[in-house]
Amino acid sequence: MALFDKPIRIGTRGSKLALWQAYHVEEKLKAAGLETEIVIFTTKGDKILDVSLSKIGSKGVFTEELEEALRDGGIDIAVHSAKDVQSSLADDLELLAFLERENPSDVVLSFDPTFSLNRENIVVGTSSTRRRALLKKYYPHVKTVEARGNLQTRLQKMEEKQFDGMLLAYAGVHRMDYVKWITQTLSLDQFIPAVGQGSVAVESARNLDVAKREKLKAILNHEETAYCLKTERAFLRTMEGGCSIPSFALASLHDGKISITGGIISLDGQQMIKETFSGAAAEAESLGQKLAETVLEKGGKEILADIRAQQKQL
Ligand SMILES: NCc1[nH]cc(CCC(=O)O)c1CC(=O)O
Repeated sequence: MALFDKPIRIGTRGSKLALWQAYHVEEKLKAAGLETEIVIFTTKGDKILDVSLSKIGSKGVFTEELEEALRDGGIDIAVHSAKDVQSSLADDLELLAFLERENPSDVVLSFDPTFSLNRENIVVGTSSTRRRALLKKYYPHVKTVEARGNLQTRLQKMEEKQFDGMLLAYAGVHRMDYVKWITQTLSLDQFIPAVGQGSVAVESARNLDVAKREKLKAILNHEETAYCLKTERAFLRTMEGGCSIPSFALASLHDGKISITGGIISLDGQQMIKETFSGAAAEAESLGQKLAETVLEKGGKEILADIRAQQKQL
């Protein structure tokens, strides 16, 4: 007899990356003996492809429709790239589980296997303000252009020679099976990732049946990753960032101790505030918060205000 009376309904966006993540979750649930069903949603963020994310205002554009379905019980869980989940959820929703994080690095992709950021006269596509600012700091000779759209669209743009290479998260590249086009892996000391990069988050409504909640969490949650993500997300929440702000943070957990390095960089790459804190895993949230408060105090506040002023003019 099945454990629950109906299959677990997994909500996801329809992009290839989102579907990979949803199938990944589905496989884990099936392996544990659960029945599943995938429900595909088209979100506002999927429909508006021609406007830069920093212009639409990124808040919830990829999650709204899924969250409505969580609330009304149309789906049991929603699967997201952890990086794309807003730092604050509504009170009636929660992140039930974080899947084990894979390599959180940024990588360079190109159809020219000899391509490198050290080359002169190159154009690199990216849609992330963090990556663009870090490129300006560490590879100032590189010209950057906006490259929005899903990963397939961006590859198409590179095929059309709109740029010679592009910067992406290893995780997405791996999930899409594009590892063969990686020409360079950027150092985690310089290119500190966006909060959550490399992990998959599972969201649910707080009114989800308790037995279901506990079972799903037991199957899906990777505890070490969850502690790290909790720390990083507390940092992001305190920074009041959102994904159009070039903030970054990466936490790790060793022997019950969390270490987190994070900060913010100005859009032109000229100023960067970066700090590291360590503490007990039990204090994950306060550690992330302390990191953000310190970064803000040490000049992050001014950088943020500058960025907000510049983005308003766009
Ligand atoms: N913002 C888009 C997005 N959201 C999640 C990933 C990849 C997977 C991940 O970072 O965990 C990507 C693409 C990218 O940043 O290259």
